[in-house]
Amino acid sequence: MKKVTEKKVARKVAKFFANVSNDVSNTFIGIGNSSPSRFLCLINAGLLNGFTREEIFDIFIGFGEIENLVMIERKSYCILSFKNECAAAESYEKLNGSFCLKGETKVLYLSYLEKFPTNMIDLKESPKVWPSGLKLKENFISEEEEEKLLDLTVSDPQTLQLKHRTVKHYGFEFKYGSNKVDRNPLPNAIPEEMEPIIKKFVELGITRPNQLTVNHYAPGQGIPLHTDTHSSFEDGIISISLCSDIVMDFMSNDDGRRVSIVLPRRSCLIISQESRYSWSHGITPRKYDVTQAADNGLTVIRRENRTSLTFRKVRTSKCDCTFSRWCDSQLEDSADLSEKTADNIERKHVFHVYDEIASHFSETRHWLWKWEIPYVFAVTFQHWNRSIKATTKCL
Ligand SMILES: O=C(O)CCC(=O)C(=O)O
Ligand SMILES: [Fe+2]
Repeated sequence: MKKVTEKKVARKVAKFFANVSNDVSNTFIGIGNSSPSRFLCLINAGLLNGFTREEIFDIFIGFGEIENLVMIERKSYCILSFKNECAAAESYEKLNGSFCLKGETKVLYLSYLEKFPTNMIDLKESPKVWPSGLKLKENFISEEEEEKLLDLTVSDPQTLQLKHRTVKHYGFEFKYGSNKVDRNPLPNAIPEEMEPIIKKFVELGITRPNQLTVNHYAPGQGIPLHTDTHSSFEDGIISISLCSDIVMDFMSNDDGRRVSIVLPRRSCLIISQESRYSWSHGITPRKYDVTQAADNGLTVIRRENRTSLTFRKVRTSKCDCTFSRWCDSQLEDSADLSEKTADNIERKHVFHVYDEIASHFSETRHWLWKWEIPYVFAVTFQHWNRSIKATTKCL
């Protein structure tokens, strides 16, 4: 254990206190070592810097019974309470300024709290309603099937390197420039060995696919929010996750409502109806995802290399879904094309884009941006609107 001087500990704690005073008002006490209590703030170990609940429990469990641990999304600190004060005092004495965190380059800093800041519990996200038509089948494939599927898709010379991931198409190629499927069949169809897996989801009522896109994501990579082009694919899109859990984000194209869903490794996601036609889906590029732990608190899951198999059926006729406002087949046909397209494209690509950018900015920058970005982007994008009308979001 590396011991940092008391002066340095006090400096760190004071600096932290100044930064988070909005979150916790005047509940921090005992800067230095003065007023012990049962409540501890772990100043530099939280969800934002990648600590899991298990890691925090592991550090403190040896000192006594833990009563509560609150980990807050987008915060690099967390708050822990012991059942009794002795346990808190002992852990404070042993760990503060001396316990080496991951990689032994940083030490843990602690501060006592006067009371448990109950308002923090409210920062937990309440469960959200999934868009209709979205279903998740966990353990859809076995570990052996996962391995076979991987063998069928890895090290293929025809893999395409995109900015944030690599892709490979079977059956038909999806052209990311135009966001449309190329209707000339590829020489490589979906491998026959995948038939047992395809049979499983066809039995669930999904249209038999004739197109497969394999995406490989390294930790930190993702896919921008998008709606799979209506005119290119039928309803019922399947995504099978291999090798890693991941969080997929969904956003309503109509009102920007958001839902994030954990896709466990070996699960099968069915995106149909409303979730397919009028919501966007995407994966935020990051190395770990915040999610709910078994005890209902928040924790993080670290991403591994993930391969996903997206099965789709290429459309042979125009899309006639009931979500015409988002349907390129129907918008192209409609007489008031320019008006409607401009409106919808502006809503999707302008307002929701700046909304999205704003949330990313506020995750990594904790000041000013949160309120300024939407305004700045609204003004700027309105000027750009004319040229944006002709563009679609490129994957
Ligand atoms: O990786 C995934 O699960 C989704 C991929 C996807 O949405 C797509 O290729 O259109
Ligand atoms: Fe997609």
